[in-house]
Amino acid sequence: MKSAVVQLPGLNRDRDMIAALTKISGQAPVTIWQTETEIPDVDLIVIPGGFSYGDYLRCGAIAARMPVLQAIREKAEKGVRVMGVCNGFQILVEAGMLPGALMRNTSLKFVCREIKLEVVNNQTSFTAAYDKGQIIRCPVAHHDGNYFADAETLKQIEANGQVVFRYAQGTNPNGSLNDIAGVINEKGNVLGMMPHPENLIEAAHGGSDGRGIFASALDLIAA
Ligand SMILES: NC(=O)CC[C@H](N)C(=O)O
Repeated sequence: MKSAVVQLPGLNRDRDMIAALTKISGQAPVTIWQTETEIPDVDLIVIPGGFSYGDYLRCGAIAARMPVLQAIREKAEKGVRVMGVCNGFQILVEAGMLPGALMRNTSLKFVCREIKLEVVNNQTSFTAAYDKGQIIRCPVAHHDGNYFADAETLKQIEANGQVVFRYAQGTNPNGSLNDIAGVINEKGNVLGMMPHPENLIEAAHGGSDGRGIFASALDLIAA
């Protein structure tokens, strides 16, 4: 499978994401710049983390209005897999491609530490490598990761299995409703998550619990 990584001014996890995809798939992803309106033919588009456009206005708000996001939306509508990590998640929410909103952490502090994630739904293209209910380690680094959705939306996404990851008990770093750490769209091809699986894929990182997300999204899991 071919993948692409979006690069925008202010993003800073693009190199980590490129390294993770290259190591896991054996093939370097193509990169996509903010002004691009023609996305190359790929199976997976990843929007990495960072501080796009300096987090001005709201995290992800400016990026969501760039031409490249419209092009990504069109690809997603055709079924291409799209994954947003941290700022990438915020961008997908701002673009209306995922439900809810990401607000300031309840601590009002930037939180950078390892948390534990529960794989709530393993029946997705991004989580097939895991068992349902499996607890994995994953680092977080953000100040606006507090997931919010109105009561009706929350009920719907919970009932539809769109809550893919939850912070495991006692590790919610930001006050997210229902401990939500990652959600998927109704169609099942757009995933957003606040934690950074690209930073836990090999022994040099101290573990490889994040690897399964990329292996799943790239269809590298043996059936
Ligand atoms: N690591 C990130 O992607 C950070 C996202 C965003 N700038 C925040 O702090 O919430």
